[in-house]
Amino acid sequence: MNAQDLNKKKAAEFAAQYIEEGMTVGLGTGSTVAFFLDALAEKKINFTGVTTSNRTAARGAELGMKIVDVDEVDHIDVTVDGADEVDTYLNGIKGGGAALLMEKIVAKNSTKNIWIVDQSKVKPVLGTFPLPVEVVPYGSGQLARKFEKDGLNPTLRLDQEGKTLVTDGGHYILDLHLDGMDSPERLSDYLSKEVGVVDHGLFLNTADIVIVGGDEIEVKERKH
Ligand SMILES: O=C[C@H](O)[C@H](O)[C@H](O)COP(=O)(O)O
Repeated sequence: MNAQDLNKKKAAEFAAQYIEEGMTVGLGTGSTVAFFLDALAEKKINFTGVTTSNRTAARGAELGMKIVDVDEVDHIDVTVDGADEVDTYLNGIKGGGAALLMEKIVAKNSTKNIWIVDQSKVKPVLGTFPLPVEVVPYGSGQLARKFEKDGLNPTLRLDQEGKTLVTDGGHYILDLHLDGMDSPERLSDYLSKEVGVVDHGLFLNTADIVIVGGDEIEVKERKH
């Protein structure tokens, strides 16, 4: 296992201690969450899982977890998810694995959100990682041209076979190559107002706790 994966695994295993018997748990998506699912399965406790992608739902079922639909629960105690970038305010970019929409819905409905990342993802400013924007297929070419005109350098995300990637929700993803951003709030507002944008990968004021895996584990908490 390379050093980055080892750090992802450390953060994921540390996060398992936040999950207690009987909780309803939001299960994120990605390679870091994959380690978390394994660690959670090893705890052998009863909990109800709400998933954020078909991938996580399939893996959860494989591990024998009780998985229910987000609309079947009246609350989610805690969600554990990965992130592609996290800044000093604990804002982040998510959606590198194309799961941002369901992740945001589950996050918004969670009492507590914990992110697990390796240390390479902690950045002073967001935007080195391309910002995913989930868009309705109809008119997505027009939207891409508008983003281009506005200097946001969009590229249409392709799958491993080189075909247009389709998300679990049936949408496309435009990745914005920004090289940093002055104001994540302003960009978030701009994107949210564009017709055809379903949602975007800026997760602002969402994470309560970020667990950073490195030589040591660092636990960062949002000051409310
Ligand atoms: O869409 C995917 C999610 O937002 C992931 O949590 C994020 O991309 C981090 O993934 P990984 O843990 O594989 O680096």
